[in-house]
Amino acid sequence: MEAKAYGGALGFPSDICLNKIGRKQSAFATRTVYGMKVIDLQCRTLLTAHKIRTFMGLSHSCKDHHATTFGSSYSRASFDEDWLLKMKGDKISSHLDGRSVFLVGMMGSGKTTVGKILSEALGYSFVDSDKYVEQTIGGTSVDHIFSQCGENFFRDYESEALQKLSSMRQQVVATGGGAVVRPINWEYMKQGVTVYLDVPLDALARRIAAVGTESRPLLHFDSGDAYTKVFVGLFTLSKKRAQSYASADVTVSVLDIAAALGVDDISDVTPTAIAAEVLVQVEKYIHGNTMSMQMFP
Ligand SMILES: Nc1ncnc2c1ncn2[C@@H]1O[C@H](COP(=O)(O)OP(=O)(O)O)[C@@H](O)[C@H]1O
Ligand SMILES: O=C(O)C1=C[C@@H](OP(=O)(O)O)[C@@H](O)[C@H](O)C1
Repeated sequence: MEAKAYGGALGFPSDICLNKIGRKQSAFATRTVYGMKVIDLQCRTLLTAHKIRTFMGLSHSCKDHHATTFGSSYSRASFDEDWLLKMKGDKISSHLDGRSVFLVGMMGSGKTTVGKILSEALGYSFVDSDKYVEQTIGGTSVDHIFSQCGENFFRDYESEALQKLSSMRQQVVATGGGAVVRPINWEYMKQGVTVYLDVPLDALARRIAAVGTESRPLLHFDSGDAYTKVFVGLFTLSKKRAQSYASADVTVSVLDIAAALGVDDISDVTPTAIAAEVLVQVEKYIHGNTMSMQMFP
């Protein structure tokens, strides 16, 4: 396949590639192109690509796609990840037979970020259910809907959105974090495969505190320590929702991915690695279902 077909990182500026592979930018910010830090980064990146390949169960050798010389560019390894993901995505896509994928999980768990990557890998469209609701209500933001009309009003539109989206095929849907609380929504989402992104609250609080809570009305706060307030808000919500998230067909745990990749800090687990694990788990789920259908015809 040609490089452009993957929508990959070839030709992207190196900083974007760094973002894509999710390394901590600060650690590599002051680098010289042919210096040691570049070599260190590329070694780590190739290692990660190798681990992801093993992790995804891809036996195909993609030696030719690896950077053959260190210090040439960052984009190769990132391209490698994209390429592996696309390979796996093509395979799973044929097994999914058009069924959509619904991502559920707490606010900030990466449903939108991972969902976009996943949709590219599967050759599916990406839909954010919050955006869908906003468009239905004439472009009004979720935050505005909550403050002007209340949460129930939003939830009604959210259910309507999920009902509509469940009748469509070949879509990766990033749902809102609270979509799981209404049982009727599960009936809609179960038309496809549901995937729970399980991310520790501490990481969620750090992510949300970093970007602010403007677009997340259930976590609004006026002043004080952003991290603590977000953490407490998330903790309360997650206790109420834990059982609902457990209803998903597939759970993808970022802690498990970190352990499998041998990284200590879960902020080193990239959205691409998470998307890869989603594909692996969805494949297992489909395979399991096919096996039980064969066993109990
Ligand atoms: N694997 C990840 N590692 C680090 N940051 C992430 C990761 N996934 C998402 N983020 C960041 O977390 C924030 C929330 O992600 P988002 O995809 O919008 O979550 P959700 O759609 O579940 O609310 C964004 O700023 C995003 O860039
Ligand atoms: O958890 C929730 O109840 C909500 C999550 C938000 O979506 P994200 O999970 O995409 O942030 C959005 O639907 C709304 O603010 C309510």
